[in-house]
Amino acid sequence: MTELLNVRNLTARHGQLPAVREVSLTIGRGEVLALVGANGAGKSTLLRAIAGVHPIGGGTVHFDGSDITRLPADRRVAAGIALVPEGRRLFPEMTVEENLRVARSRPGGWELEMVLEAFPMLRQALRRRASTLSGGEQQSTAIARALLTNPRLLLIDEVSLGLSPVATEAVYKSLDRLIRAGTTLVLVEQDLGRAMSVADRIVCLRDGRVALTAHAGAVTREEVTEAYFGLGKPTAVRS
Ligand SMILES: Nc1ncnc2c1ncn2[C@@H]1O[C@H](COP(=O)(O)OP(=O)(O)OP(=O)(O)O)[C@@H](O)[C@H]1O
Repeated sequence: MTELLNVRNLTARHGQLPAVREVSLTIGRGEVLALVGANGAGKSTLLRAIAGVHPIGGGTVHFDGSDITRLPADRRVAAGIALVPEGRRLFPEMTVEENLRVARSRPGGWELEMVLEAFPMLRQALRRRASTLSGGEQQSTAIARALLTNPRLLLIDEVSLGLSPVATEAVYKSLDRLIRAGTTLVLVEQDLGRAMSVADRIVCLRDGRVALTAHAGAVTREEVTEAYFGLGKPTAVRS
């Protein structure tokens, strides 16, 4: 699998607090990577630093072989990195269709009709204002909007947070379609079982550091949980 993203010794701070500490990871083209870890482990900050919306304090980020460490966020979107942030950040007074149409498109396969095929629930909701949407519809709109930028790398923070089980199921059904279409994905997912079933690889952060990286099929839920909470095991790296 050829490498799409290479993060080396990345550090990112909130004021004096180092939220991400010397994190190194790689993501291959077409790979699905789940980023897990307890509250405050640094998952959101890491995604935001990769997307260029949080300053990088040290280390490097290479995307498709180019050094993008100092590239501003808009140029990273243009290069093909899209972030679906925690909280989704839709325009509440605009309709779903308007929210989708604000995405500036890179040339590529995803246009509105294809996105609606991947997210069928949005077809009925196109004329509704975003403020009236359910959590699942909001998350689908936010992911659909990111897709319309035709990303080569899609970063989704807290996929299922605040969603009902039915809505979570629907969003993951759509994500399955994206995965089958070859989209490279990084997901932050608090539901460990879900993360392990959808991802090729799991990276667990603890206190801003990588506590475990493993192929999803080569690690047990118990091992990930131990890394998650730091239950006495040294840092594990498996691939
Ligand atoms: N805006 C902020 N100002 C100050 N500190 C922050 C801010 N956002 C996050 N932090 C701190 O940075 C660390 C990492 O937070 P981050 O949100 O990246 O973790 P997370 O793994 O995504 O957790 P969560 O699941 O709670 O979002 C935590 O200690 C958190 O308290």
